[in-house]
Amino acid sequence: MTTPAKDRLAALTTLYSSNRPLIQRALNIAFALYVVHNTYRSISARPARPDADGSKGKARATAKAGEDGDATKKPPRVAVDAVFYQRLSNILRIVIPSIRSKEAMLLFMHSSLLIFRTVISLYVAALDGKIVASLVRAQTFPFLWNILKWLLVAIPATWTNSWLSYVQNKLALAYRTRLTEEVTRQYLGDGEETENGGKVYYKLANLDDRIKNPDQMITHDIQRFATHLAAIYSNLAKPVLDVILYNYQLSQNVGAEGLIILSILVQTSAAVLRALTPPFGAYTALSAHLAGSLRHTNSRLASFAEEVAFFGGEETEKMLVEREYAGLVKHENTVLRRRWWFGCIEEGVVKWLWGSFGLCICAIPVFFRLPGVHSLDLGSRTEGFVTNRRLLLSSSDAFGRVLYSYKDLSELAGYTARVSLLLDTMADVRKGKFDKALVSSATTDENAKILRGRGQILESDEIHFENVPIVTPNGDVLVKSLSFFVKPGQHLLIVGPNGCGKSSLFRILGGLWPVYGGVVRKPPAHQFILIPQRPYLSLGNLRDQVIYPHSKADMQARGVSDAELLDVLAMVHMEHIVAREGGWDVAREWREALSGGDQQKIAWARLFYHKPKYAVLDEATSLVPTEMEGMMMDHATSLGITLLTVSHRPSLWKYHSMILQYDGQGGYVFTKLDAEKRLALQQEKEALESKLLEVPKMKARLAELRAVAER
Ligand SMILES: Nc1ncnc2c1ncn2[C@@H]1O[C@H](COP(=O)(O)OP(=O)(O)OP(=O)(O)O)[C@@H](O)[C@H]1O
Repeated sequence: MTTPAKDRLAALTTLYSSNRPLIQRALNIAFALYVVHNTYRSISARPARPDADGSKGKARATAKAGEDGDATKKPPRVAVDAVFYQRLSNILRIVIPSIRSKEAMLLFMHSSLLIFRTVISLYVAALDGKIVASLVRAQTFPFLWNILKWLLVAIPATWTNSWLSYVQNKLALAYRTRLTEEVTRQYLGDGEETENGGKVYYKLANLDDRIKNPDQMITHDIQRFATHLAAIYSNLAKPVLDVILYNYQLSQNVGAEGLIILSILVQTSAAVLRALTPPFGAYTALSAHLAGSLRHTNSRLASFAEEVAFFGGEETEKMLVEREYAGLVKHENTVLRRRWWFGCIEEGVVKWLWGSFGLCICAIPVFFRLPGVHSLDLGSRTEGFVTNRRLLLSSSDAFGRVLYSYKDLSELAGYTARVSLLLDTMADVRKGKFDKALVSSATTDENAKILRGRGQILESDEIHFENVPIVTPNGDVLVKSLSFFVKPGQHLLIVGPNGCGKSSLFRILGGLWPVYGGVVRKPPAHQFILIPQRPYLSLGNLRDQVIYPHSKADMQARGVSDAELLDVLAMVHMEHIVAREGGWDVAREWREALSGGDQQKIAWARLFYHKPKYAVLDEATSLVPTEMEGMMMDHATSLGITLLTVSHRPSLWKYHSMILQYDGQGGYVFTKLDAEKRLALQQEKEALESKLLEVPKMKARLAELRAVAER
């Protein structure tokens, strides 16, 4: 090197030494900004790449219709991208409704505890160094004094750790509660009777294909989401804070220059690691989806156990359960394999490679004379080494966690996608927007026109349908335009072949299916009661079955006593079951405890208790004796209940004054019902039919007789 060059270098070194405190500060600030920026970049929205999760489209599909419809359909696209942040911010508005909410307070408490814990860790790192230095220097009193400090600091340290996990779990529970409340409110309604917006639990299952297992989403997925959300805060905020504080402290000891070099090396390897990270978010969403399908298949089997048992359908059911399980296990195995190799690479880089970088950093003050730092004795060097090493370990652990947080974030993205699919679908359903696979006939011009239309629903004392099409949820137009009316006191009989749309009419009347055209005039839904062939029996005691959906308090508010309820049961000859089952307050699985006929009678007792304006009877007497049926119809009439009856039994005709008869081809007749005349015609028809059956036999006999006569 030439002399002027040497001089220039010497001048530069002197300038650097004299300005080093300033340079150090600048480097420290730059480092802190860099960490924050880098963390922001790693968690901030990425544009959705065509294959953002790297799974070659395997677990991906747009968050459109039909994704959850069956196991072969794909769950919504999952990546830590703008869509995820949009979804998360929508859910955050639900779980942290305001800055003064309990959740915000818990979050504040959590943050304070996290900072406090880092401060304690810094103190412990320094104390550790001092203890070892006093050991190396063989100083008894400082050693004992430092040990005492060590024991004292353990008190706030353990206290903080316990508090942290307590507050984090409380936060998860609070998030879960908020979300569950919101979802339940939307799912089961908020008490107001909205004709179009309510009954989401029905519409989700029947009118929309997107969600197959809301039960799993409401229970399992919300819980996992809440736990991940509560954890992500400490997994992200705390390590970022730690990296900054530990590194600041470290830069004081070893100089910011070494730290910057270390950061460059660490960042490069971290970028490689991140590029190799498998799409854990998509895996989580797919796992939840497959677990939901398996659960659904099992719960169906439990619900239809009797039917399956009578058919001997065990093999088929086993095949279905095994198929779902095999799909789940295959996916879990793939995830396990990927976690395994990723775990190896991750530990190799984070623990071993970064560990060696760290040791080199710790060696800087030992092997190099830092400008402005005096040469140190053995004790001070040991103290520095122990403190720096502890700080480095904590810092690399914190940095590792920032890196892992991407994995946590991906998993959170998976649960966020599930929860928002539930919320979005419910919101759509409440607005009357459904996503369902339509039958092919739905695309024909005439049917498509009907499906695009919307009818009117008006409140009235009587039921009046004017030109209302009967359309199934999958777009099958059963009747193009139906008109009929039911006046109070004029019972209506509805007949027709199977699948022609008799029950569908009630679904429109009950506000379950949309009205695609015309005008429906009807009383509000609470003035109807439906008795289907297999009535609904709720969870609860015997009284609850009779008064459903009332509670005991509602019953008392109505001024009805248990003795009066017994009279209601006596009307259907069921009073003996109160004693038989052990009283009104005994709870059972009533579907199993009562026979089919008894279940129908309980449903009739429920009708007599509620005394609604209208009752919809859908084969409601199919399992009770004919004489009982007549008595129940008469009693209903005497209570002023107007009946809309679907029944194949001619014995019921005489109780009705009007008839709506479907022909099964989309046509119908609505007219007065003259039961006697109709019965006489029916009998004549049956007599002729049985005579016609005899004709072939008579012809054969005639042929025989002719043959004999000709011999
Ligand atoms: N949730 C649903 N989604 C799609 N289609 C449905 C749904 N419920 C009923 N359907 C269809 O609507 C049509 C009419 O059904 P509906 O229950 O009204 O028949 P029905 O006349 O009462 O017959 P049955 O006498 O056999 O009870 C059937 O083809 C049925 O498959």
